[in-house]
Amino acid sequence: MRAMDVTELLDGLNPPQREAVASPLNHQLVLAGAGSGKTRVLVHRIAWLMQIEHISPSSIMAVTFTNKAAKEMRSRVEELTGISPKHLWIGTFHSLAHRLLRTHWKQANLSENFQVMDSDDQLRLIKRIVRGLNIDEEVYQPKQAQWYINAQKDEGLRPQHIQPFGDQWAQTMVTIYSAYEEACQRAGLVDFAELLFRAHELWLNNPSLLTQYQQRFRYILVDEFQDTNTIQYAWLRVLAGNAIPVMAVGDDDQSIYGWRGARIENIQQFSKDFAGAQEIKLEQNYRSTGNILKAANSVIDNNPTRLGKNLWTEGDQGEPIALYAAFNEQDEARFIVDQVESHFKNNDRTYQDMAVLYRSNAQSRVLEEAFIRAGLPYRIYGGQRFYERLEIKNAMAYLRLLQNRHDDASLERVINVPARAIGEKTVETLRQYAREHGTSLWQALEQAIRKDLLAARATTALQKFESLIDEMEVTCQSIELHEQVDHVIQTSGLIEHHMKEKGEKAQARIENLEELVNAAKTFDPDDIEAVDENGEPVDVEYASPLAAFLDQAALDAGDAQADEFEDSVQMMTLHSAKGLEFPVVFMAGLEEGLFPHKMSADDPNRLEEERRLCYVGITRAMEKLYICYAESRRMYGQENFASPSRFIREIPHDTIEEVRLKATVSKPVSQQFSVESAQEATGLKIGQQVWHAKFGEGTVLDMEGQGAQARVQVSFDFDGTKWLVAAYANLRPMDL
Ligand SMILES: Nc1ncnc2c1ncn2[C@@H]1O[C@H](COP(=O)(O)OP(=O)(O)OP(=O)(O)O)[C@@H](O)[C@H]1O
Ligand SMILES: [Mg+2]
Repeated sequence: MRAMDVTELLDGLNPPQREAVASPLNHQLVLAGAGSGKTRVLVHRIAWLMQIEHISPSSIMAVTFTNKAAKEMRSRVEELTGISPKHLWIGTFHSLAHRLLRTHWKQANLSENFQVMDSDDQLRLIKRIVRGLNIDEEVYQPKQAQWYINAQKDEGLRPQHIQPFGDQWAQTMVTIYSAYEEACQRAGLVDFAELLFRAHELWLNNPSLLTQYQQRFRYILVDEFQDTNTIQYAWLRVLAGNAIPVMAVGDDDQSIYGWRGARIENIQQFSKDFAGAQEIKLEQNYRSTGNILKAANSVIDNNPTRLGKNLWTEGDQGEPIALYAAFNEQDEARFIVDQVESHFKNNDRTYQDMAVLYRSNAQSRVLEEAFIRAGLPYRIYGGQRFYERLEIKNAMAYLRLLQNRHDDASLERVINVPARAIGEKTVETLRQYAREHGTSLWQALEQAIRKDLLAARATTALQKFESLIDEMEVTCQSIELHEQVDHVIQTSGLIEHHMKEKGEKAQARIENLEELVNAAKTFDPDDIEAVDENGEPVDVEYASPLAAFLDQAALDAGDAQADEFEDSVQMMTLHSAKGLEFPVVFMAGLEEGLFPHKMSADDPNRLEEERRLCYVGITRAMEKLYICYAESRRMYGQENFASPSRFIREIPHDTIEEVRLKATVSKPVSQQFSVESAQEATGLKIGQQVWHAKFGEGTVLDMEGQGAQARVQVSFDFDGTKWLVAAYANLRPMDL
């Protein structure tokens, strides 16, 4: 063990941080903006408790937002103290609850070998229950029941606590909830929401056990406190009681999980419930440059309901924020790839210094493809790569079947997805037939129908499936590739199937499926790089565009993601970027409708949450921030002309520098508006002298677009050549 004194522990902390770390063992609420050292305070506080207060690691509980963050925290504590924090209780609410239930399964009224179910398992079980109860699945959709059950659990409600009165829908939901609960109990199954709920009940039903833990823990710390939900807060509250001091660390401006039940109000509640809590504000930001911070502050300032704080930095202004207006999503991806390459080549950055953040998972496909094409290593953090996602695999399986009926894996995958009454027993019969006769499953299916090997109901279901696939193939012969993909996801019922699911995940799945149509639209078989055995490029003749498309997708999917330790660019959604920091950050897709998301634009509360998400994004950047938007984007299955996100307009102009590269894409015909229409929109002519408030005098070189999209290229006498959106640039003609 390394000897360590007080000064060493407090070194590298500012006065309010020190106050938080070195204060007596009271309740504390550290409420502070992004990058102000909240997590750092939490880590130092743990070290302080161990080193100075001599509290054993096994008497300290720390709650983090991800298991990865817990791992990092553990190693930081070890680094600081030289003591192995192996026995520290550290993890997410879920992992800590799980640990408790494993130890006290009996008191929690669980079976010793209880199994944790993920959300797919949970849905499957609910489906079986709904069917078993003879409830109409169309009216009372299993996905909705799942959402309902989890929401009740998050609020701490068992079926007997709910009184639906006359409401038929709610009554049925309670019936399903009840039956589901019985089934779980019988089978020893526990879902994610149940982990938290059970752990809460464990305290309530076993006072002596609770006392035991209250005596054991001397201190509890919670990071990212603003995103706790009702049951998590209740669990913490009961455990702490009047016995254990709690340090809660958070930022109301970074509450981004309201849609999943998180309650910002828990922050105010904390001061009431944990009497005498010492409130500490941290205002100095150590993460970002002046420009980045100014942008973040000014965006979040537009939220009316804030607890209000200010962030400042002693650091430099730093470089301006680069704003890139891309022609479309392809151009955006190419721009990001170019910048990543140039940072890397100039030796100023490693790949892992750089992160690409986006609002919606579906955006990753185009970015991934651009990275793969450029041969740049990347990782998708906290998510799956596009072609590995469930809904995409389903759609691809249908397409593969059209191409090759004997692809057994694909057939197995989709024969009953969406559900079409082809049960496991029927499929097993087909498997058996195929095994015995050495045929493919498809052939087995044909034989089963022809030879009447199955019950009438099963045969009818199989017949329907057979003609569905056959019909798809016929239709697809006479339409374009992207229409084929669209036809397949529609007629297979996949879109509808996922539409029935509720919530953010369903939305993401639909978006991904539509994104697959876009992938087909922009697909060019000439992009496929095939090589012969000597590594020389060869031209491949494909039987059809679909065959080429499937090949490309298989290549993309098979291209192993850079492993965890390889130097690679991090790609992730804005949500999963919480708590992290990177020297260089790209925020992609800042367009109205995408970010803020179209689902949130009309609801003031949700819009505020989107803005907090933007604040989270901006504040991930330490030194250089790029913000990109595409003037046209194929998204949600169609091409949209979007206007730049309102969040861009909320960033002060003097922190931004617009980047305009020479056009590198050949624009689709639909975008090639004549200069005439641009002239009409801007009231300017090529060659005209103009004046701009910031850049001064210049000459109009070119223009494009129409209406609000019209842009003008101006060569400024002192500031070089720039493309400006006419509607914003406010160019004044000088030769009038
Ligand atoms: N007093 C300090 N001196 C130097 N660097 C500091 C100090 N406090 C924090 N930092 C550094 O500033 C960065 C941000 O700190 P940290 O991640 O703890 O902030 P945070 O408030 O938890 O941010 P977020 O809200 O994004 O979770 C880290 O790199 C951290 O090491
Ligand atoms: Mg933090």
